[in-house]
Amino acid sequence: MKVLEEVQMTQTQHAKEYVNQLLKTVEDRNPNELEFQQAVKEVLDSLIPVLVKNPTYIQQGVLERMIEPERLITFRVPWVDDNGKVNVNRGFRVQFNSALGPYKGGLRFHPSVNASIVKFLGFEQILKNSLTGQPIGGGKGGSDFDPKGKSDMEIMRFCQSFMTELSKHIGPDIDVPAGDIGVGAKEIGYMFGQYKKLKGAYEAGVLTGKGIGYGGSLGRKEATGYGTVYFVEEMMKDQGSSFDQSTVVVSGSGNVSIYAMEKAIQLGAKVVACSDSSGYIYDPNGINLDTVKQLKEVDDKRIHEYVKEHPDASFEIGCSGIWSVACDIALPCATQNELDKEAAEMLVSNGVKAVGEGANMPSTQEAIDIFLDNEVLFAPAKAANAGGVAVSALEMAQNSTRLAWTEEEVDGRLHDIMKNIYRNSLEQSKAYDAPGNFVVGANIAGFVRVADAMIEQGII
Ligand SMILES: NC(=O)C1=CN([C@@H]2O[C@H](COP(=O)(O)OP(=O)(O)OC[C@H]3O[C@@H](n4cnc5c(N)ncnc54)[C@H](O)[C@@H]3O)[C@@H](O)[C@H]2O)C=CC1
Ligand SMILES: O=C(O)CCC(=O)C(=O)O
Repeated sequence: MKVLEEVQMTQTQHAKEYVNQLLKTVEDRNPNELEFQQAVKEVLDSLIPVLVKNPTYIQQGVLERMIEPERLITFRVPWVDDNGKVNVNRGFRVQFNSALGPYKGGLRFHPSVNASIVKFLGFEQILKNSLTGQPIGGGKGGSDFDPKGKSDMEIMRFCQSFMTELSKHIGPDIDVPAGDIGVGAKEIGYMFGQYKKLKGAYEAGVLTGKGIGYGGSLGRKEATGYGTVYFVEEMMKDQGSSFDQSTVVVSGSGNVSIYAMEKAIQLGAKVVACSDSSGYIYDPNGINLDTVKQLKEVDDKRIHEYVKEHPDASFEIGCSGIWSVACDIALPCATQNELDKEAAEMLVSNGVKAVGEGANMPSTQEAIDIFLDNEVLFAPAKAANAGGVAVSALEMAQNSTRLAWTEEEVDGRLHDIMKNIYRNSLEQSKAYDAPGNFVVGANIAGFVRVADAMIEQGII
């Protein structure tokens, strides 16, 4: 017995050293790419027990290959603004891993976009897409273009220029982009139009998140937010609780936030706060979602306008203050690293029971540790927000069969996919001695499917 324990300890030590060496390589090869380093570290640390159990993954160099993108494309995006001035932005597409299918992942238009941001998002996308069980590889892209304050015509000219270059690298069986921060149905429409014109062919499955009238899927707009709530609902059900009568705080007020709020409200919760990059609103009567939708989906206005129509509500400048609002369930749905150690401590001291990440990597590692140490149910982004890309893959399926499913059909499939992700992550967390730790469970469940496919396809 003692000998066996000693052997296991040596193997664990060996795997830890191997992972530390890989992390050092990631730092050396990608200096200053802090978000990418953070995303890789979280995954690699949680994979140590899998490496101990399956040394083939080390022998086959699976991790060395997985942390290096198959391709990173960077390009110039020139466009002319309404004053006739020439502007130049930078475009990116990272085609990270194609073991499971065509590269798949969104495009982000935000001034903060750089190689580190697209690589962290692309790396996470590999494992997230694997978790859905669908045939999609991992990719991501975007530009440092800021759509805020731009006219429709400026956005159109930018999207056309962006697609003129991107079109050389994508296709329904190659790489299928979609939306993310700053990219919604409008931008996807402009990019789709340009792709069609350049190719002279109607390849509906080249982009997802399209308008419903020309190949988009019912339920895609709602999918990420609904999916996040479905995952948290499963976690809570297992603990004998639910959204019903719960108080919920949701950061952001974009696509993911709005539909997370909608589903939480449908399940009987009271959502009391949401935000945008200027600050947050608190409404003790429960957020009126129609007002938020009008402000954000129609009028393109700032969130503080909400209090004009709802005098009991208040607005506070600054985003991080939202985590001081007491709640049972917190859903960070805005952006990366928006929830830090102090925010996590505040949530815990106010009695939070569950946290579900609608955004990508919204919690810092310190914040995650605080949630886990305090037995807060924690749904990590890769698992909790996989519903968006899952319905994108359903959109691809509809496009290739030239069929359009009903909203009920799509939502039913989304619900099943989220339940499966929950079950698989839970099972893996148990199999690797970390029951209920969904960070470990989701990383392992996502990794094993990609790793096995990579081994079966040879060293490429
Ligand atoms: N759209 C999708 O289907 C998916 C999106 N995600 C992730 O969800 C997050 C949100 O994306 P979307 O809703 O699509 O973008 P969006 O552009 O529709 O909305 C982003 C929202 O976050 C707000 N925001 C930005 N920085 C903020 C900050 N520091 N504090 C508070 N609010 C802030 C913006 O004002 C806006 O309301 C991102 O992390 C994205 O990568 C993840 C999976 C799928
Ligand atoms: O729908 C997609 O393809 C991409 C969704 C996405 O970007 C994400 O899951 O972060």
